[in-house]
Amino acid sequence: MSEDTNSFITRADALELLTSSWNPEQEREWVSLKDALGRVTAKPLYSQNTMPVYRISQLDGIAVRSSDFINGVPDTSDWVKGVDYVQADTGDDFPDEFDTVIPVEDTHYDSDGRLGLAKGLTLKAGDCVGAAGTAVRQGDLIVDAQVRLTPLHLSMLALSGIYHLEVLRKPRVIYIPTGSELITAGIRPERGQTIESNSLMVTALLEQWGADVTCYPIIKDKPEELAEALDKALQAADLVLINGGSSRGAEDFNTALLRKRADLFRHGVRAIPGRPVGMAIINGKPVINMPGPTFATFLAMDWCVSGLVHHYYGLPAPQRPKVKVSLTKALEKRPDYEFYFRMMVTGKDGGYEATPLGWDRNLPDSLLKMDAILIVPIGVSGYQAGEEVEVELMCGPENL
Ligand SMILES: Nc1nc2c(c(=O)[nH]1)N[C@H]1C(S)=C(S)[C@@H](COP(=O)(O)OP(=O)(O)OC[C@H]3O[C@@H](n4cnc5c(N)ncnc54)[C@H](O)[C@@H]3O)O[C@H]1N2
Ligand code: MOO
Repeated sequence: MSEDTNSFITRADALELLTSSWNPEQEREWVSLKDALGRVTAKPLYSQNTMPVYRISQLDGIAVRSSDFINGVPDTSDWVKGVDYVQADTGDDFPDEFDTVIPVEDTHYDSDGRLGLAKGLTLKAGDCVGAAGTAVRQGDLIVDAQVRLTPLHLSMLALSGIYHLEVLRKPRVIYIPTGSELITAGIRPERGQTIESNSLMVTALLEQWGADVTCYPIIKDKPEELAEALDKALQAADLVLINGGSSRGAEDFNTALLRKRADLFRHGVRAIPGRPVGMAIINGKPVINMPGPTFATFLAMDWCVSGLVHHYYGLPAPQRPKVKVSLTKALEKRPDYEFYFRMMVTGKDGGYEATPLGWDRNLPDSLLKMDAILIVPIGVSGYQAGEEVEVELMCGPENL
């Protein structure tokens, strides 16, 4: 193990090495606004429209002439709708001869429909009227370049008259599941077989980050088939992910393959689980060999692949919210590695307490009950029960 410790690098150093060695070309493409959610803008977008075009009422009410109010509130009992005033509800434009809006709360009508106004009403010209351009003006910057579009961006772009826009092409990621024991999900496993389940998680995460994902069929642990799949993937992808075969088993061929083909190759990070990750740059493209166990794959996706996809876009990788918790149990670890602990978190006395999910739990139990991850850094050998630490939440605090 001491050999591992000396040669394995930290996750931060590994990601820095990969991102500084990868300069992806940012191609652009046009999309229509309805397909633009989550896309990243290629250039700044400016409003084509001025809104309101002329003016609008800011409230539900009636539009009047302010000149009729110079000497106070007039007698309106003989006012005629359409002549002396008009209906002007929120967002309505109204004829030029009126200039001021009185909210409906300050108006009343008698049984004959005659208008009355609140006593003591004061108004000045332009009250409750939104002028041209108060919502947006032609030429206003709506969204800068390299921004991931949210639902609110979409409505502001529509308001601004932008229906087609240039975005960064999604990075093309090819995922290659490897392992002679793997079978496609949907088939009942027999002895010696394992269901290839990681591709669903990997695809979902990549789509969430804005990548275009292609999953290859399962590749058997045969060096020539693995090499062929890698070559094919490198021709089409910006980023290649190989899953499984990253460690020391008799059929773990991927490390040797990447070492042979790579311009830059590192094997292993000082983090558990997930340490035997392989990281290569081949033909200028990152190729990541993620360890096969699901949590190890998830963690490689989380710190490494997320970092790379966001690097492609020039965006910071998203971070999980953190909360302070008090530990219900002591934790021990080796100090020369960073450790990830899966934690259950519950509210207590206005704060939170957290319990590690034991390694003895089965897979769904340990992965799906994980409310938070505790990352214990290199140099620390554990914590006492009752100690306060910071965890990264996997769910919203409303679910704790
Ligand atoms: N003698 C040693 N053995 C192992 C070491 C070590 O240092 N010395 N490291 C262990 C660690 S840590 C990890 S993590 C794993 C890494 O495994 P591999 O990346 O080599 O993956 P495989 O051996 O191919 O598979 C492991 C496990 O994961 C399942 N798997 C693989 N791909 C998928 C997939 N797409 N979907 C679902 N499950 C998958 C596979 O069937 C195996 O059960 O090595 C340890 N061993
Ligand atoms: O790195 Mo492994 O089993 O510790 O996931």
